[in-house]
Amino acid sequence: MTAGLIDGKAVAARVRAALKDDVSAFIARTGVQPGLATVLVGGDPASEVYVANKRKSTVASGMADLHQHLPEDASQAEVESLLRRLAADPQVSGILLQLPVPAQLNAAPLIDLIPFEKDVDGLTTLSVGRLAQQKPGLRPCTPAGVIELLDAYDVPIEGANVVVIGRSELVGRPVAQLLVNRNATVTIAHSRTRNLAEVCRAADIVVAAVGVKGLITAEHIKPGATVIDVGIHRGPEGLSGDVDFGPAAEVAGLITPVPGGVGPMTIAMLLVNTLRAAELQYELAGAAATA
Ligand SMILES: Nc1nc(=O)c2c([nH]1)NC[C@@H]1CN(c3ccc(C(=O)N[C@@H](CCC(=O)O)C(=O)O)cc3)C=[N+]21
Repeated sequence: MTAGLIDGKAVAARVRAALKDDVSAFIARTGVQPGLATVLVGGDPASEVYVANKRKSTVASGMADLHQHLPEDASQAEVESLLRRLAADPQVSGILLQLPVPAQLNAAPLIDLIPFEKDVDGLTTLSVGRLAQQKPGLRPCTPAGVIELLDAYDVPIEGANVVVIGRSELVGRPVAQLLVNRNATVTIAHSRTRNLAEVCRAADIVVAAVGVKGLITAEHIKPGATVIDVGIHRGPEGLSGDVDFGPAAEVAGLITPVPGGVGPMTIAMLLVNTLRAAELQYELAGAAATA
């Protein structure tokens, strides 16, 4: 391998250490402890693991774990009423509805019950619109983590040619927008893109968020380019990403591993968003009191 490794675990640890101090300072200044309500419906094993990690990290950062669990067969009305209660609860700074939800539920209207100042996933219609309009707001965690990783390794974004592979609401679209806002020239590629390898080979930065194991390999990478792998797949040989790591690392200049790349950053940025949400609510409450 010739590429340098982007160590997401190390960057996430630094972000979390700084956050812990910021949380203490916020509590000292306001008397308010930020709290995160993760909402898990049912018992999907992968979701159980993710949510357990999020809860543990929340507590380690000095914030309150306000986790809520509903049964697998919960109705739309039951989840709605829980989300309305959390939306109104001043102890709750951030609300995260763990995805995917069971098949009987319609996720989009549930997500939109989360007020934008508690939307730590940045997935509500209002948060998505505020990102599109470049208004302040909470940004989706994985895309924010990708930007943080590029900055941590001094990868220039302004003027760079970036190819994002994947157009999902959770990752592809928002990461493309964050990159455009940083003055990158961004191409969004997807399953209908012609000559994907050729398109990718024009990129200084490739962000693989397509959900196909090992799709991106050496022929997609310009020598020296930076490769960010957002994919996560569980196979017999353990975790792997959308990038065929060995061959790609022979060509790339910098590359994220899976695990230990983008994943830990997603959780770190969720915690950062939870503190930002608490700050935002504190400011909004102060503004309302003096109005
Ligand atoms: N509302 C919502 N928001 C999410 O942000 C969200 C979600 N639903 N549903 C599922 C996906 C997936 N996701 C990950 C978080 C951390 C790791 C992570 O920490 N990965 C470790 C490995 C952890 C392991 O061993 O499984 C790593 O890559 O090093 C991965 C994936 C957040 N998601």
